[in-house]
Amino acid sequence: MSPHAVPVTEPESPYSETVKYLMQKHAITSNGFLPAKAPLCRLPDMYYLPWERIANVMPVLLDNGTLRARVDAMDVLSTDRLRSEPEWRRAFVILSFLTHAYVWGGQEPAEILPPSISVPFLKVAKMLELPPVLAYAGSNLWNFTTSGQDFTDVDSLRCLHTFTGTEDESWFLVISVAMEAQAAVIIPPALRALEAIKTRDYPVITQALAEMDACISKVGALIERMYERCDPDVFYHKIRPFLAGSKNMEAAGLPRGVFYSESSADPEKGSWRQLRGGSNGQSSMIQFFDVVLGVQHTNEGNGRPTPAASPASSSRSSPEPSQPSPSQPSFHEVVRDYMPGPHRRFLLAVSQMGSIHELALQTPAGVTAEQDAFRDAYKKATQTLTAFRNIHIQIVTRYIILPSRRAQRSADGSGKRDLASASASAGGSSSSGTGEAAPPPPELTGTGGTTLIPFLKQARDETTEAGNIG
Ligand code: HEM
Repeated sequence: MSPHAVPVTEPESPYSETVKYLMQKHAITSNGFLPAKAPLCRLPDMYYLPWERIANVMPVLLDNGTLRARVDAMDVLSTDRLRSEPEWRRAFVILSFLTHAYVWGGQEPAEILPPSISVPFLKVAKMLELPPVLAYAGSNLWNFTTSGQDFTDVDSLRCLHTFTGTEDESWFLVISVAMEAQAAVIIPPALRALEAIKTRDYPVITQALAEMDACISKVGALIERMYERCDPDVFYHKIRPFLAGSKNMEAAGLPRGVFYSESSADPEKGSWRQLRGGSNGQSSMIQFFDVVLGVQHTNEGNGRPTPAASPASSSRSSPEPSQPSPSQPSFHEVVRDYMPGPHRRFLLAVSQMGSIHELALQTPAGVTAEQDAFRDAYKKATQTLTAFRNIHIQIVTRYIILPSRRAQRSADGSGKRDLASASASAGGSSSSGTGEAAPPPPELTGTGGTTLIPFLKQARDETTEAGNIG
């Protein structure tokens, strides 16, 4: 069995062997893309106490400005004592939080990661098939605990690690956890529906689409709860700067990205990396909805040529120049590399099972009641996913666009630069997308490196487009 595979727990599953196999093979649990059990709260081996100690007081160390010194003084620990998948995941959570705290936890960003972080982090990330950065898996999927059993119950969830120690940040992160858990129920019926394409079993597909429709509505209701305990200004000014990556961060002070040393004996040995920051856009759940409904995304995210997001050089002093490439993969394709390997492969496998969208296009209206019910269910599910994306756009407006305007208006001179928003403006115009007369801010990008509203609107319109089956 793959080290990633977590058995699906329901013994009396009504689903086919193929469905069960697909889920088990790709580490899909009864909680969907979340683990079957709540993640480890600490590494059992006391050897890792130095990591645990810093991670557990990270907000204090960031607040009093001592985090970098503490990390610099830390030994380079081996990964040899990590024993199980949950332990590797916990190590990923700790090291990814330490990385972002180290890079962004000062008046200026740190360009060079100390070996105490980078050496083990490169190994852990490789093991989990993730880039060495705070990917969604590290900030959300594996970074929570609960006082209950039900991961959809957001009130009983709490985040294990935050940068700020605020309730706002914990809420921001656990809302996604509850959404992921909520979406878990749809995975087996959706796979069954894809299997049913071959036999044109319309009732099975229609039923799954109706369940998916209800599921997306519930997921949408959860994301709307963001407002309850996450204040937009706290998010924009305190939380978001720590989520930033190292790609397109020239203006923020990372022209070459971040240098990851590969050796404690020779800290000069390593590479510059330009990686995307943490983004809920890396969630496999929403892409699962897209794949099942056949929504195609084409926008690369930033509307301008992007430098290669890969390791660049073997020495600190000579980073390879970024080469704009004529055609770039879409944001949705690129962020698959920021998903755990088994989840990425699951989405690929699902996309190869057949297309409900194609079936909907081929199914004529007004011939049989079954076919009409199927077409209606398909349209309705895509409309609900469109509605979800509209809710998300409103959230992005309230949590990023409006606070950025307020900050601009007050042009405060309060000292601390908003590093996450200080992205490169090469060739870019304002992307606030609200059409108001306020002077455009410098190009505003998401922590995942996109031009926000135009990008999100296109993703929404592509969802609507899928539902236009005539
Ligand atoms: C305060 C809350 C949130 C803010 C400010 C926010 C912001 C953003 C931004 C700026 C993007 C553009 C991509 C990037 O550059 O990162 C994005 C994309 C995305 N976000 Fe969020 N997000 C929030 C919550 C969520 C949650 C809870 C989810 C659910 C898991 C989510 C799912 C997505 C998805 C799937 C995309 C990709 C675009 C798409 O497929 O429509 N977001 N988000």
